Amino acid sequence: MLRWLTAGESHGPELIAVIEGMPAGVPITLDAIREDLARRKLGYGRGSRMKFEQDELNLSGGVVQGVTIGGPVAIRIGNTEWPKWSEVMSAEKTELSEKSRGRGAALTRPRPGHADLVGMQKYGFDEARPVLERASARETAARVALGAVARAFLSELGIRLVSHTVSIGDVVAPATATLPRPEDVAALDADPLRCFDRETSARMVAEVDDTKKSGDTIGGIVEVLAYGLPPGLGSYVHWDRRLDSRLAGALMGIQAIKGVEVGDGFETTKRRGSAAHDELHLRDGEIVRDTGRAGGIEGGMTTGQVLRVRAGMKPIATVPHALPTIDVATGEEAKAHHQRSDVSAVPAAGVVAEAMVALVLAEAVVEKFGGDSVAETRRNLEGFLAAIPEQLATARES
Ligand SMILES: Cc1cc2nc3c(=O)[nH]c(=O)nc-3n(C[C@H](O)[C@H](O)[C@H](O)COP(=O)(O)O)c2cc1C
Ligand SMILES: C=C(O[C@@H]1CC(C(=O)O)=C[C@@H](OP(=O)(O)O)[C@H]1O)C(=O)O
Repeated sequence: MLRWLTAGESHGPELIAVIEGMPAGVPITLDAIREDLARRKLGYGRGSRMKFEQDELNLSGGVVQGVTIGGPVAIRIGNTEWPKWSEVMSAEKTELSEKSRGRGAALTRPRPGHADLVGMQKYGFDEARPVLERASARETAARVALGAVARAFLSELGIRLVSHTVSIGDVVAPATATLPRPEDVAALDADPLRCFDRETSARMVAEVDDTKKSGDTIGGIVEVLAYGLPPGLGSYVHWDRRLDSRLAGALMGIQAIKGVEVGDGFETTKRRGSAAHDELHLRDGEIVRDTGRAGGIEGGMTTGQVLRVRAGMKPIATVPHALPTIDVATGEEAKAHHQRSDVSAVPAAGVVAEAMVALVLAEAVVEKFGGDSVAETRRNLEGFLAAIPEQLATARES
């Protein structure tokens, strides 16, 4: 069993992440986690906070001499903005000094589309600060750090992940036969929108610029691919064991994600059955599928093909051209509070989605193959593949 938790607020001292159940012997470096944290900050359209805030990373448990030792892996990400917030966000009751009064002012004009109003109703707050502190996607830094650990484990088993931006608003990358591969990650990270198609990326930049100019925000779609999966992760026997349902839950659990697709998803519903599925053929004595319409999942289980899932992000709720709301202190109509925000965080959401997929896949691998050390997991995986009868064997697409 693999389980994980995050704690911490957007302007608190730090984020804390713990993952338990990771086998021993997985190579982990601070640099590898830092690299993923840096990738999450990328993307044209991110706000000013991404420039001045650093992710201060520490590993405080579960990793010794560069490898996991089987205990919970504990990660701390310090918020370098903390000194400015130490009075407002103090765990102890603290009188605000003159310099903190502005920062600590009550946020009584909830933003439509964010968690502000319902959070106040639910938890009994009279302003939105305690709500937005935890609802903020700052928390996704902790998820990405956990995802880096999961990815290191998967990579020991030959499983590699890629994410990329498919659309920004109605600027959509053309459907191509060639999907980005793990070798393309550096090029994707170097692209302002993490888009695989150069010409589309330029149009996406223009779309973000135009959105910003009009005081607005914009969403889009990201895709995550996983290469090197064995068949049989997940299950068809119960709804909550299906890998597609677990991936959908994990992706929908990312702040601002409003839709998830597996493979061709909604497009498939427009096709006749004869053109909707991945036919099975025999080539060189092996069963092959020439298409990947199902996104590498049949019956809630991996097929051994490339896994392909998409997540759709709504536009950022903190719209600079602030939306109408109610000031809950006065009971009068007002404009929602706004200080700064991302215009678009779609490329970052791709990196977060990749982390969530890595965590779900790592959990499914541990569930199927077990192992207290990664060597044991690998032996079990290889043993499983070797035991598949010849007449049922398929290729593992890596
Ligand atoms: C990487 C990332 C960055 C985000 N940045 C912002 C932001 O700057 N401002 C904002 O209002 N929402 C931002 N969001 C979205 C909010 O966290 C989200 O709108 C909020 O949680 C409410 O959406 P929900 O109803 O899906 O939870 C971001 C989301 C992600 C994944
Ligand atoms: C801090 C991060 O994202 C934040 C997510 C976020 C939100 O409302 O979700 C709002 C913004 O924070 P602030 O209101 O302080 O500018 C983003 O910068 C981050 O991704 O590290």
